[in-house]
Amino acid sequence: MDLSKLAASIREATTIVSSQPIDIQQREELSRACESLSAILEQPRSRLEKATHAMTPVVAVRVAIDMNIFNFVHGSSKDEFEGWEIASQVDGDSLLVSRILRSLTASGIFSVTSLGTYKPDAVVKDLASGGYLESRILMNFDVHFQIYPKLPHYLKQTKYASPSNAYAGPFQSIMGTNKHYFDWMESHPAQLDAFNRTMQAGAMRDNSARWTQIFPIAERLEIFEISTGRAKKELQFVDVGGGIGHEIKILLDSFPFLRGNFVLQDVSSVIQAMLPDLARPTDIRSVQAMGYNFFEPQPVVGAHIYFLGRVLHDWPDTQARIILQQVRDAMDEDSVLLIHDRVLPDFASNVHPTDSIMDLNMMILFSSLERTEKQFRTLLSSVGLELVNVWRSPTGGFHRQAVLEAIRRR
Ligand SMILES: C[S@@+](CC[C@H](N)C(=O)[O-])C[C@H]1O[C@@H](n2cnc3c(N)ncnc32)[C@H](O)[C@@H]1O
Repeated sequence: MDLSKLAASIREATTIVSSQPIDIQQREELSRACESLSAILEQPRSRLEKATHAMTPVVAVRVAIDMNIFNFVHGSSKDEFEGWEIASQVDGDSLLVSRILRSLTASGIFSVTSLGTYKPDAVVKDLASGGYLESRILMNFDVHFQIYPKLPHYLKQTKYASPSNAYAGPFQSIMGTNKHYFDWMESHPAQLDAFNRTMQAGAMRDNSARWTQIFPIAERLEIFEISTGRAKKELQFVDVGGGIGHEIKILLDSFPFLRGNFVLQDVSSVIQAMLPDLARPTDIRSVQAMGYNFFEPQPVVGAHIYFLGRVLHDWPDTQARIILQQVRDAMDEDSVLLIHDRVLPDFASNVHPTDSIMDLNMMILFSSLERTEKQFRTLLSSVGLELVNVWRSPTGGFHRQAVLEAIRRR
């Protein structure tokens, strides 16, 4: 193949893609293709070299958040700004503002027009107060970026044993606390808020990773659908550790004719922030917010579906077993447990960078891990649960998000 022609076609593709609207699915498909190509072209050396500088642009974004650059630009009705105009409206002297704007431009957050004005990308909405990226960046700066630089020293001290104590691991040692991350957040409300918003956005943003698109809901829940006229029964659905209710919302938005009771369980400080539109009952369904500690006996017995979304990866096996035991004890022969988590390959294989990053994030925060299918099977089996299906995204999925379906062992 003529590689110069291929390069010309790729350049042409860039022009085409930038001049026409593309939907989320197409964007993802194209991104995956480009990622595979650049993974081959980019040598590990240059990728690592780039990674050593990865912090710098994010620091500039954090500074810009604090200087109110995104709030100003997002709150304005204009779509282009002179540099002096931004400098006059935000915190900071004009030289610093221009240096930060240069970095933001290099990151693609602004582009500079032929007239020399700054044109913000739509992403400023996510970086302004209350935005998804703002919450993620605040969360990372206040926790992850505090821990990671000290992790090599911590692991050396612990003789390179993979952390497995939920209450005495890298988080506690490096952050100087004896609290579990979730308990620590209760006395750090800004962190708790950033965490909840990040979880919500993570669940709602990535279409391919939504559990409702991985598990065959329409087929399984047809008998509870009012629109098919078959809703003889009411669905009993329990979302254990469901955060502020975003997973239930995804389910109800995708299947508005489901008849049933939906129970949202989480610790009380989180439940209090339940998404307001869930609280309004309709003719066919109600959502109940329930403060509940998932290490205690499950109060809702015999529900059709128990759902654990991104909960088990927060806990090492000892605690994960207790959480599962509580669900198992509440299940009857018709109950199904759905676990939505990343499920890594059993054997060494090419791993998506996000999956490996998340695995290490689980280690530093919780002394836990992202599990392989085999590790899940063993874990479930150890508490009398049988893994009957592993559902994966039909589009191949950007990450290795899956829905594991388990029943009580007969
Ligand atoms: C990673 S978040 C997942 C939230 C949601 N299920 C999702 O998929 O986005 C884990 C949730 O577990 C909750 N949690 C932690 N400890 C808990 C406990 N002991 N009992 C109940 N919920 C708990 C946290 O408050 C948090 O909302």
